[in-house]
Amino acid sequence: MYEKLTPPTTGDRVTFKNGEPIVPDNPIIPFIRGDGTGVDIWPASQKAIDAAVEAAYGGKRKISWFKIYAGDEACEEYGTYQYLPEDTNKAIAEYGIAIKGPLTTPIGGGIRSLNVALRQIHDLYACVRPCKYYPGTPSPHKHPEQLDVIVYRENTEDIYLGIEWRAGTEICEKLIDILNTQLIPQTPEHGKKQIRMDSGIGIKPISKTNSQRLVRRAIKHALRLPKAKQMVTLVHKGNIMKYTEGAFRDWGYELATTEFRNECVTERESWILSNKEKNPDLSIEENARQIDPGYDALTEEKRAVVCAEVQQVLDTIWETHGDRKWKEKIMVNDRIADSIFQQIQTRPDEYSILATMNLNGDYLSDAAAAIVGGLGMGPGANIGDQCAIFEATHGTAPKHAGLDRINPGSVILSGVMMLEYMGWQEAADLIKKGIGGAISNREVTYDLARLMEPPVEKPLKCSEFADAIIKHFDD
Ligand SMILES: NC(=O)C1=CN([C@@H]2O[C@H](COP(=O)(O)OP(=O)(O)OC[C@H]3O[C@@H](n4cnc5c(N)ncnc54)[C@H](OP(=O)(O)O)[C@@H]3O)[C@@H](O)[C@H]2O)C=CC1
Ligand SMILES: O=C(O)CCC(=O)C(=O)O
Ligand SMILES: [Mg+2]
Repeated sequence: MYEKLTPPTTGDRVTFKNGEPIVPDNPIIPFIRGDGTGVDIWPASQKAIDAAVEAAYGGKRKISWFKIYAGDEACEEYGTYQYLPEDTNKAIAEYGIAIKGPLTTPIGGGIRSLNVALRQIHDLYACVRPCKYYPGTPSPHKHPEQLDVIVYRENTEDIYLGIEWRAGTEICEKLIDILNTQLIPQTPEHGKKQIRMDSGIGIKPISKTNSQRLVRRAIKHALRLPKAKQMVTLVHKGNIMKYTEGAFRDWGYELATTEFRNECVTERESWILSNKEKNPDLSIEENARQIDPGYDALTEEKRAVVCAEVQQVLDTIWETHGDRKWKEKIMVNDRIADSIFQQIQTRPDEYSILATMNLNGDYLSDAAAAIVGGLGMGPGANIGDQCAIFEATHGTAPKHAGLDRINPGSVILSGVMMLEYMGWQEAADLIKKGIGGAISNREVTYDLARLMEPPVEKPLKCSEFADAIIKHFDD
């Protein structure tokens, strides 16, 4: 059935029901070692995960690891340019849960990202990246403990669909010509705009289906969080990219206020309801003035729109959400992408789940990870309805490859996410305890060592960090 793979002889398959995994006590879990620092990180990660499972379940539960190939290692095994063999995708589809190290993507040409390809092939539409502070972790931020967000990034479309054409190619010039001579002139709002002939062209598709399934998952996640963290922020650059990023925001709100009407309140709705709660006799117009500070400068037509919004909110949800009932609901708001980058630094505790499109989420997850200790502390998961692949936020960090010095924390924490997804919470908790213990005892790799006050003079190796985590299971 496989060309070159041999699955473990012991262990059972994970299956899925209604989008959730059903995990046997001895699941077969495929893993991809990864390129670059993957050679250092994977053995350390596997050791920490296995030790936690053994310590938590004393042999009753055990992972049967199944080595599969992607990236440079796949080319060695399967031949030149076989970066993502059919075997690998078959194994992931068959066994349902996999974990991987980072894979290299060349810049400006060459193969397209294998990481992105895996997400698209297996329809892993939600990239989930928690950014949470471990006490004692050094950070460039004054109050890293105030940040506790989860980036929920759409994982299958946006410019990551990879439909683009190189400048100067025949098809690119043909496309520009059609746009300049036929399509742009037919769209009055584009006026006399023209695209330069020496441009490269990329396509940015943002669909209602994919936007809403991402936001749906984000809201369902928010429902499982403690009350104070039940908030979903739609991140977008919809002021500039109105029909892609702006549409993402609108589709997000539409979903929240239809499918989750009883569970959600939007930020603007909460202002309207709260204004009326403070003053039950408030007129519609005065309420509109209070939610839109620039109200009096608006045209009559725009003022009518705001008044209609106020009226509509009071007519439709006052009964269900008014009288402070909205305070028990999930707050759904939106922020423009550039502003959220400063907001997570200046007002970190005001955010919880950040629902984003693909590119914004890619940028934002690195930035948020930096606040809580850097890319060595940034785990992630790519989740679909039939499959999930766990991987760190960082890449292959090539300058550190093979030196046994890189921080394996992000892949180990991705393993924690995997264990939690499997329902193996006791093992996940042991690793979290071990990481906390190692960090607070200043037993850390170079990246955290250099930031600590005073700096740690002899940082641990990558492999030693795994041992330190295991040692602190018993703290
Ligand atoms: N999902 C994936 O597999 C991803 C793959 N990539 C790919 O990885 C390659 C390299 O990308 P690059 O832009 O250099 O980004 P990387 O994330 O690989 O590394 C950038 C820098 O981040 C720090 N860093 C990364 N990982 C760790 C870690 N585990 N512990 C501590 N610090 C870490 C290092 O900083 P310092 O040297 O200052 O300590 C490193 O030099 C590219 O081909 C890219 O496409 C990128 C992102 C995700
Ligand atoms: O696939 C890659 O090479 C980079 C992807 C990336 O940066 C990410 O998913 O965070
Ligand atoms: Mg990235």
